[in-house]
Amino acid sequence: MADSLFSAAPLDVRGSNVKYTDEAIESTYDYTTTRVVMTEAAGGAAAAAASGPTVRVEPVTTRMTIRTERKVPKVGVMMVGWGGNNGSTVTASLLAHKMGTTWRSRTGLHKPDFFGSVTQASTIRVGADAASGRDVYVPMTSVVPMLDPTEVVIGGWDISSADLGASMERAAVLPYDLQRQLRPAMDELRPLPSIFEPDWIAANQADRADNVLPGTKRERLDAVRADIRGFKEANGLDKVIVLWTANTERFSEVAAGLNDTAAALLASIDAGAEEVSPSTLFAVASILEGCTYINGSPQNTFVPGVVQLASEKGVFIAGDDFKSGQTKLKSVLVDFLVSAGIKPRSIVSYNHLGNNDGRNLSAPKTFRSKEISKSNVVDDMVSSNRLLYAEGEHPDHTVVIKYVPHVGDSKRAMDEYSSDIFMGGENTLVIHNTCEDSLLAAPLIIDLFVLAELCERVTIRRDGEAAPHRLHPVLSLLSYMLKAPMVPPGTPVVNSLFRQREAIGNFLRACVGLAPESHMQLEHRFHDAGTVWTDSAAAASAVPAKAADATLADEEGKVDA
Ligand SMILES: NC(=O)c1ccc[n+]([C@@H]2O[C@H](COP(=O)([O-])OP(=O)(O)OC[C@H]3O[C@@H](n4cnc5c(N)ncnc54)[C@H](O)[C@@H]3O)[C@@H](O)[C@H]2O)c1
Ligand SMILES: O=P([O-])([O-])O[C@@H]1[C@@H](O)[C@H](O)[C@@H](O)[C@H](O)[C@@H]1O
Repeated sequence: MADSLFSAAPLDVRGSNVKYTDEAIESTYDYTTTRVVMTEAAGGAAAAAASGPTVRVEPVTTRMTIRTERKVPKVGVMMVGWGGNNGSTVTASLLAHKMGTTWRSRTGLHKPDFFGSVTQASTIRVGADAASGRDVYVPMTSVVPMLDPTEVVIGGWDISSADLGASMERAAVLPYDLQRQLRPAMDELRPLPSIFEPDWIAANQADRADNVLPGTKRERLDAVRADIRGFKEANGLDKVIVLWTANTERFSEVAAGLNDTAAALLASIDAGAEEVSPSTLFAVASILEGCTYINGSPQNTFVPGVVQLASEKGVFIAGDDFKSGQTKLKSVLVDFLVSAGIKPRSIVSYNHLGNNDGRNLSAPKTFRSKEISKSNVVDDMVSSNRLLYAEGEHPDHTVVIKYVPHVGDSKRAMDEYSSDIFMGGENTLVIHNTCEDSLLAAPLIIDLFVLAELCERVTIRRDGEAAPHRLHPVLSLLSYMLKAPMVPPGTPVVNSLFRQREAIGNFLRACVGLAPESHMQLEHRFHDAGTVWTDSAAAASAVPAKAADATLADEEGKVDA
């Protein structure tokens, strides 16, 4: 059968379980999952001995009403580390989109794109074409109203006073002909002074720190809160999202009475406790101002006190550490290997990079933060297959990061995966992956704030609940963009990239009352394959699919009135 069909036309879901009003899209959604009882665990040895161990599986369906506000508000994004490679690249790229800037390189004329952004450059299959049975795909942004990233007001803080034009040049990420054209506008953007405490990042970063807030921890917390309010007011914003793309910090100690509860954390801030990091201060400031906070770095900003504060205030937090290149591929490759019954025994991930992030990571304490986030990404896939791995068994997994100034932002990742295959065989995959770090991270930053903003407009009321509520403050739906996903306490961490992306796609489908994508395609697997089902009495109403040789858009033009 010919290729899939595509349309960028607005999605108009016709079903008894979805209602479109001027204010909102409201769907009645039956969420079906399964509850499992494993007799060994539930009934103990006696039960297992009597009836033999079983895995009892019960389908459970929860009816819920999902409401998505249709009006997209005016949004500001304040980045901590705005003057860095990622921050300046995101800012410049959105400016280029807004200005329609084109630029030349030796390969010709270029125009702005959103490659690498799942919200801006990927599609969702919405079903089978009624005429031809072919798959129909639409932009992810067609399903529910989403923020246009080019409409976002960008601001933020940096310990370096360099304006965004100088920062863009310093980053050396974007081509000169583009930088040249954006420079006047970028020079007008200046980061606010930030919270700097040298012990939290590499000592080699101190030479950048000429734009620093004075005062106690409480005074600097209050100053950041005032910055957020000021930014919102000055730009006439409806909401602000705060995103950390500053340097990786060392891990925070977590201790009772220090940061284990919201009250303890706030008291520690008032007491000026050294062990409260700059990133945790930013998170607390953001939460107290009712602003979603996203952590793009690997440090444990979200100490238990921050999580409790976010829950008490009903403010979203998400993190940790953008999943941009080497780790993103790992969360695909290991998923493929393990789900194919192949047993990775050794994973060695080496990379060298020459940007300031790499310089900061050359210190053992900051490298350790990154090593942790890059190492835990296979845990869920390994534990999913006890046919391959005994309890507690893991592949050898080594992460090496070296600072090599010459390569700049063009990180060179080299991986070797050695796996057991059939009958004592061994397979070895060797991968060289040149990850232009900021060109991979910048679209993820866009996805993070676009999806976080959407989630702020969604409420869910499960049957039997008196009032609707938002998703849990720990916004695990954003895991696709993150190496070490924060999840609500006591819930499973999913790193598999396929599962993470399907979760986003199916969530969007649920917002408009569509069933989750099952990939079963039973409509193409019966004797009458190739027909198009029109209703539940499929066989009786099957309509032979006609050979559609045009795109869906053309078809729409031909439909009779
Ligand atoms: N592909 C990627 O680029 C990628 C992937 C995953 C995670 N990250 C993380 O994103 C972060 C930024 O990466 P980058 O390449 O843009 O690094 P960068 O060093 O170019 O930028 C970091 C910026 O943060 C500033 N800064 C440091 N401490 C600060 C503070 N307390 N307050 C405000 N600003 C502060 C620095 O002056 C610098 O301008 C790093 O933590 C990195 O580990 C990057
Ligand atoms: O996302 P990814 O490519 O696996 O990981 C990257 C690391 O390989 C790199 O050393 C680091 O500087 C980046 O911040 C990023 O974390």
